[in-house]
Amino acid sequence: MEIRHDNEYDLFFSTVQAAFGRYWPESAGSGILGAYERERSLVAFTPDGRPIGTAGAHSFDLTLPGDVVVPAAGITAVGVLPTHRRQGVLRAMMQEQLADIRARGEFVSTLLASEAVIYRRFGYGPATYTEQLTVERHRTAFAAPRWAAHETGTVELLRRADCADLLEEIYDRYRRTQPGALSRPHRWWSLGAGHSPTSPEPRYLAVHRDADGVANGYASYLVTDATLTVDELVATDDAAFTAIARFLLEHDLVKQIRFQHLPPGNPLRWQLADLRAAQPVETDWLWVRLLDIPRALTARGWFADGSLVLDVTDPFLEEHGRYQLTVRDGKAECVRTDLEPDLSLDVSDLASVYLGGTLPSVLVRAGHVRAHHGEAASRADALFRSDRIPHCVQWF
Ligand SMILES: CC(=O)SCCNC(=O)CCNC(=O)[C@H](O)C(C)(C)COP(=O)(O)OP(=O)(O)OC[C@H]1O[C@@H](n2cnc3c(N)ncnc32)[C@H](O)[C@@H]1OP(=O)(O)O
Repeated sequence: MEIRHDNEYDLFFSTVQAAFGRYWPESAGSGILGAYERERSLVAFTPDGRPIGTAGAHSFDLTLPGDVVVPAAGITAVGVLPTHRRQGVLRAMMQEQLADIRARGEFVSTLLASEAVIYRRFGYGPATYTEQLTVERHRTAFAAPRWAAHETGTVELLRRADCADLLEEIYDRYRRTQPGALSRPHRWWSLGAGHSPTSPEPRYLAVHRDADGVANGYASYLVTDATLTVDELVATDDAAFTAIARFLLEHDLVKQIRFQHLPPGNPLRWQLADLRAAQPVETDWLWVRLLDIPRALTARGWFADGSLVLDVTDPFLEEHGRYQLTVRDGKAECVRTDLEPDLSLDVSDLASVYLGGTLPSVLVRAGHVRAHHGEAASRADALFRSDRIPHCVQWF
């Protein structure tokens, strides 16, 4: 088998399509898939030159806790032909790809996993979660809030063709302070703004402006079979979030409103008069892989002082390191140490707690992480917490 960077777009996409057994018309080059970066695409070939596997990558910026933005790979379009599976093709591509990511100077990689059983062995761990919330239309009355600020903004419906620049600007402001959010290349907006990546119908776009006329939130949605589906609701503050949610919930001629992607911990259920009118379903979303632990841990912002010794194993890259993490005044130091560890963990578990979306103590209780004394888990919980719950709405 040979793995090489291959810029041949049609070859890459015909192989991806065959691996998934699907046909996406966008892959002809005009749709959202056209935003892929060809120079980062890997293709695996048989010795006689036939393509059998693919792994693509985007160059994103990822927001870490503390409004820190760092370069991150976004792995995508991973597939192996059904005729060549379970023979190590993905393993070989992952090895090549992680080496390439390191060589580019990126210390974190991300992906959305088609199946949760695939990527842990390669060092990825689930790091953000997302909530689908469905509300019955006849139960959308809002509770009378006691302290909420008076809403003075406006919601306007815009055509997709008229607002790509505006959405891009709102999204960019939002993602810079939202841990777990990824940048979207300009190309993505001109190709895909307001479109669902997985269905071809155009979306409607509701844009919120504050009392000064500044656009600070939007939602893209579509009504089908009496269900109003909100692909994404992006807002830079709670007033914009609430105004847009209320606008969507009050839509006529629908039986239910389904928000596909809300951040865990969002206030919407509490804003309804009937707490049970909305039933949340949570799933994992962004998976993260760390490639340089000291760099990763010193890059993010921290919100409690403290110290931990972490003994981290990385079986896939055959690496092992013991690190002392010391946080003071929001900044971390991370150095190699021989001190006794507080926690022993796999690099995929460190990735899961990295953005503050997974509690280390849950991984201890699950038996994934080993705590060496009674206080270790609660100290790690306090240390790794983020200022905001991480969330990612990007599909890639
Ligand atoms: C970021 C993304 O793009 S997500 C999309 C991933 N792609 C898909 O889901 C498309 C359909 N599936 C496929 O194309 C293939 O099954 C892949 C890419 C998931 C796996 O490719 P393969 O070449 O078969 O994987 P490979 O043989 O290298 O397997 C490596 C290990 O992962 C395991 N593994 C791989 N895929 C799976 C799976 N779907 N379920 C369970 N285990 C799996 C293998 O058993 C093997 O385990 P081992 O190391 O203990 O022996």
